[in-house]
Amino acid sequence: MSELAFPLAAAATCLGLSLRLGAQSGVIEASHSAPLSELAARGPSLTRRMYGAFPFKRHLPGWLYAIRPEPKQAQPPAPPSAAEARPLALQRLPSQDGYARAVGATAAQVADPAGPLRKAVLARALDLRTDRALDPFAVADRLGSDPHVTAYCLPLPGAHAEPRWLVGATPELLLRKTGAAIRSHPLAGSARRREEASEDAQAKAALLGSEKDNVEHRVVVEYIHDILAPYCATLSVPAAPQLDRTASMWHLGTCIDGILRDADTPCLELLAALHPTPAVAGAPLSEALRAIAAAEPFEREFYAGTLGWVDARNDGEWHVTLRCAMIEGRAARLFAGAGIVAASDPQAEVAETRAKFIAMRRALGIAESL
Ligand SMILES: C=C(O[C@H]1C=CC=C(C(=O)O)[C@@H]1O)C(=O)O
Repeated sequence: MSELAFPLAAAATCLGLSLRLGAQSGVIEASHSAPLSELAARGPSLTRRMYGAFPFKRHLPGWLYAIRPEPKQAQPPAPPSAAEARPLALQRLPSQDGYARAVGATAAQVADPAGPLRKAVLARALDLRTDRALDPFAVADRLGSDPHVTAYCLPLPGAHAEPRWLVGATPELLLRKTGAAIRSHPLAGSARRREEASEDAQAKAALLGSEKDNVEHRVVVEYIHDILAPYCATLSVPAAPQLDRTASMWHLGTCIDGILRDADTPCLELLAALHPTPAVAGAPLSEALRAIAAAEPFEREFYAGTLGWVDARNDGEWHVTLRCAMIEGRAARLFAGAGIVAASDPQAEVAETRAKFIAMRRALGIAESL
């Protein structure tokens, strides 16, 4: 893939639009669309840095964009104002009861010693309608005021003339590659943060000691270790997880560092091998994908995919596409999921997913009551 062509007419809908990923932002000058697995197999040689996103389903095409960097205005994010879109209605997919039933059925499947499933991550969605068009960059700005996340906002060609926007703030690093050095920092196992300091410390300690959350976490760490080990001369995996935070959540996290045998291993090959990990899918992968398809009455699309950049030196940084919404005009679809193991309690998983919506609800100005 040299200087990039536009394989689909729809790609033109994103040219000239801005994108943002953490501190980097720019105007899209060129784009390329392909499934991650195809790009990995082709071993693309890039002439410049490309930013992009790939969907949860790895056979579906994602997007890579070349941008002309533009400085981000250093303005503090403003709360939603009267001039901005106001939430009108919210629909849950499935209902909270429906989600709880799916969690119960999946936990029973994992608990069955005769079955292969060890973990599945089940998500639910919120469909929001607003009184006027949403401003995706204002939403990303608000999300980015949390220093523990990488906020993002990028356009995706839609079926219509207008693009859709993938907006969110992820706390999870899937893969960073700098020369021969690689890092993955998976998260799995969660607790809602509390306003009051002693309650927050209690929530954190309970998470660290929770057998159910540690089981959920270990599945992810083992998976990533097993995928990366054949590529690595050294790979270090701490024996126990640490606690990572966002403004609204505690997570169990493990920082996995490796040195590649061959520094020229394509960044996208490693990414394609890793994605999707059991932080968003489950284990074994094919059984988890079946459980997800049976439980979720919507398409994940880019939620639980991966987004980031890769450059001409074959370095890159890719995040798990979490805590996000797809925004299109006056509509937004928000996503949140939770890892289900044998000990998962359906109502606790409803509450955990509710907590994972908090950041996006605040950024969109959606009241808890809606
Ligand atoms: C699937 C999500 O979170 C993942 C990342 C951190 C903790 C998770 C958990 O505790 O279940 C999930 O694996 C989500 O936010 O939608």
